[in-house]
Amino acid sequence: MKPLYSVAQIREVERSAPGDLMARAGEAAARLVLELLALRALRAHEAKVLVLAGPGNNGGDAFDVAARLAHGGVRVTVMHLGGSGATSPERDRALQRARASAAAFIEPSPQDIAETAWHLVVDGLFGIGLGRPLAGLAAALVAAVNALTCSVLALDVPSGLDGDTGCVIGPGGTAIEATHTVTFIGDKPGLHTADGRDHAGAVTVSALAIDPALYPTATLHLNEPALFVSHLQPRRHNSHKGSFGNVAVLGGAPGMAGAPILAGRAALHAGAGRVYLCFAGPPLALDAGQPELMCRAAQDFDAAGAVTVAGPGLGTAPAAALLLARTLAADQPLLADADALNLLATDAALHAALAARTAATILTPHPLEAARLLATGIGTVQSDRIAAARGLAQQTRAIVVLKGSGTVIAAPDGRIVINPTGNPALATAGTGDVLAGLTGALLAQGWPAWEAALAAVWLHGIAADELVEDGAGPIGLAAGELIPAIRVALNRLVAAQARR
Ligand SMILES: NC(=O)C1=CN([C@@H]2O[C@H](COP(=O)(O)OP(=O)(O)OC[C@H]3O[C@@H](n4cnc5c(N)ncnc54)[C@H](OP(=O)(O)O)[C@@H]3O)[C@@H](O)[C@H]2O)[C@H](O)CC1
Ligand SMILES: [K+]
Repeated sequence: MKPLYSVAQIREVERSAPGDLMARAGEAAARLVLELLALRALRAHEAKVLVLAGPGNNGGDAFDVAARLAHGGVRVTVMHLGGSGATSPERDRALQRARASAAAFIEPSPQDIAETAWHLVVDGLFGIGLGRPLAGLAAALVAAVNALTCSVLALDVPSGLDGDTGCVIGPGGTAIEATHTVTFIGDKPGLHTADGRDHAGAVTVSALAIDPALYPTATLHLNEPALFVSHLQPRRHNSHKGSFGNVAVLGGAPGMAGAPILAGRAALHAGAGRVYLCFAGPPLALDAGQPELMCRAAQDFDAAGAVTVAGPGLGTAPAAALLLARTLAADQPLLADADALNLLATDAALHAALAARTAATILTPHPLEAARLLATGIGTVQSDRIAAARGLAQQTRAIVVLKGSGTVIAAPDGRIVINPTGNPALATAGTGDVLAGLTGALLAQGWPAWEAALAAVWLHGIAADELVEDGAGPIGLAAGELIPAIRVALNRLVAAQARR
């Protein structure tokens, strides 16, 4: 399991943990610096490393790193951004160690940052104690570092980033854009959602050898196959299409046939036995590109026994609302996306019907759809994605997949999982339809709603990651290209599970 801890929880652990945590933090970070330099075939004495040290204990970590690197022969320059507040004894000791080392202390200067050929920068300006937006010299130093092209290792959290929400602390704040972050004591949700992935880079967790018994029970986790592989089902020879469930995609208002087609094709390639495209408007005769999909007029289709994926191109006309009402009342497993969510946000009767359901229900809003459902603004949703997803899950008693960088999956019981796969290639029309169809296919194959959501989001992202690695993005990836890549990723997971 990969737990995520809030800043408050980290503070609790920090307070109860014995020993010199700052020295352990410095040791872990210095080791990572040497690894990063070695990756560039740089020997210690060849490397020019800038260490930025702030006024608090994050700065104390930085002093400890500087002393260790200097003792190891690295050419270290320290810029110390002092403060007016009192410092801690461990920070004072770390400063003394740095002063006693060969590290060179110079005045903090954005110009010196810009004009020197650094091999690596260590960001120890601010950590989880940052309480207000960066401004003045601190902001200028951050801007100068962000303009560099060398590796930047953030200590604990990138300076300026909120460790809980992944937002840049504002208003009007700024934050370090690190290539790597070594985070101490425990991983933090803000490194993996909202702006977190853009600012943290590759995250390494260093527990500082703290006794696991000192940690609280985690309710937040990072998504990974271990959370859902037990539901992967290698296929028995003695099976037939009925063994793998039916998916009914409810959508396709006039002029919007593409969305249900993408959802249907995704459901088919993710293993559903039968897939029906149920059109709110006049049905297509067939999807010529995928004749396996069965096209029907929604009002004539009995979806009993099927998992419904409601929303792709559904539109918000009164006829669409009636179709959704019928689906909600049928109390069959349901995924609601796109216009189904927009109808739920504006129609109190539909919203009540949703909350009255007992069958598996998954909602897959993007931030604006979530804002509508929560009757709030998109800025509020994005300022605390975890709170928004958790609140919507509790309000609707459904599993909520709040899409975006670091998709947040929330259960009504408070469980939260943040997904680490995916990339900007997914920011294109139709990828939501693909995710909806994929998730519906797993539900149709008997997956519990929670694990179906976790697996679908993870597979959707890993498919995009592999397509980008093959050069097919992130610019210009088309949603339909995800579908075969998802199928490969799913079958690879099944094969690996079968070998265990
Ligand atoms: N304590 C331990 O044993 C360990 C701590 N770890 C590291 O410590 C940081 C958290 O340290 P903390 O001192 O709580 O906070 P920071 O270093 O993040 O910085 C807070 C100081 O910065 C000042 N501040 C806050 N906002 C601003 C700002 N916008 N501009 C300038 N200065 C700012 C603040 O002063 P106040 O006026 O707000 O009081 C503080 O002086 C943690 O992240 C770890 O890196 C070790 O990892 C583990 C052991
Ligand atoms: K930092």
